Amino acid sequence: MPLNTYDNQQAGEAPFISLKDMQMEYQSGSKTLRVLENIDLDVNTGDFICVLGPSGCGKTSLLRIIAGYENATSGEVKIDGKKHKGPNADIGVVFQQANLFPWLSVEKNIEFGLKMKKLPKSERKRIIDHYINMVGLTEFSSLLPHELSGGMKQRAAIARSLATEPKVILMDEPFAALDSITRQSIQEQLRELWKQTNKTIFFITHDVDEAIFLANRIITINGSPGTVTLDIENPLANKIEEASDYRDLKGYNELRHLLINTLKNREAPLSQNLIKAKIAAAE
Ligand SMILES: Nc1ncnc2c1ncn2[C@@H]1O[C@H](COP(=O)(O)OP(=O)(O)OP(=O)(O)O)[C@@H](O)[C@H]1O
Repeated sequence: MPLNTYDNQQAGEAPFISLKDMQMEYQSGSKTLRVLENIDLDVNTGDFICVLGPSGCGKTSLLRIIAGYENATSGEVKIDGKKHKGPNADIGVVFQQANLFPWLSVEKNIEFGLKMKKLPKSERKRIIDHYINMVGLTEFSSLLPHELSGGMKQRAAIARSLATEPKVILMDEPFAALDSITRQSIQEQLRELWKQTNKTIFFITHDVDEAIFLANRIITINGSPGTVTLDIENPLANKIEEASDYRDLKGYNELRHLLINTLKNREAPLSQNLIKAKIAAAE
């Protein structure tokens, strides 16, 4: 039985994304593969949710449903209170590979979505300059994607996604291909950017530490078919300053063990209060 311990009422407004008793099945020839079941999930404006789960549990399927690329087999999927009908400008997506247009410079890549929105040139320039500066690529704006490092490409992809001002950004293991130093630096930048913009971010990762550093709310998905097994506020969210220092924080080991044990199905999910008490007891 899935347990959602996160208190959705605390945000005080209707969730921007709402999934109720959602199921997802794929057809392969005569076979039906059920990949997600009993998914109840509300994403509130300003949440930075990290989704953890073993390979194949349905994380990307869930993201693709929220993005509007796939239709759930049953259940309810609402975006901003309305039935989800397909991809829309309120939802931006960043994948593991940056997927920049290889023939366009960084600024032209960012401009692409703004042209689609039919914004005038002066407005496009203002927005491009703002987001290129935010991700620290001002000096590199005229370079083509193949002239950028992996981290720079991902920052350009994030800027491109932010520039169209989606209300939610969905990120599917966006830093998985980066080396650890670049990854740490880009994690810090994303966290800072979230604080500055108060964007809603839904971020898939395999990395427990990445989730603890980035999220204000952590969700685990387990099993086959996958279902939500834990949905908690990150008790360390406001205590972390830099990506390098949080492993020394009191309560970190307890939280990490709780998440890993839940992912391995070794520990029954705990209530939010019990989790807080457990972390507090370690301090
Ligand atoms: N379009 C599809 N058609 C048929 N089966 C699919 C399709 N997409 C995904 N699947 C299957 O659904 C299951 C869940 O896949 P999904 O990519 O959602 O998992 P995941 O948790 O994101 O995995 P990973 O962490 O390895 O990326 C897998 O068994 C996969 O083979």
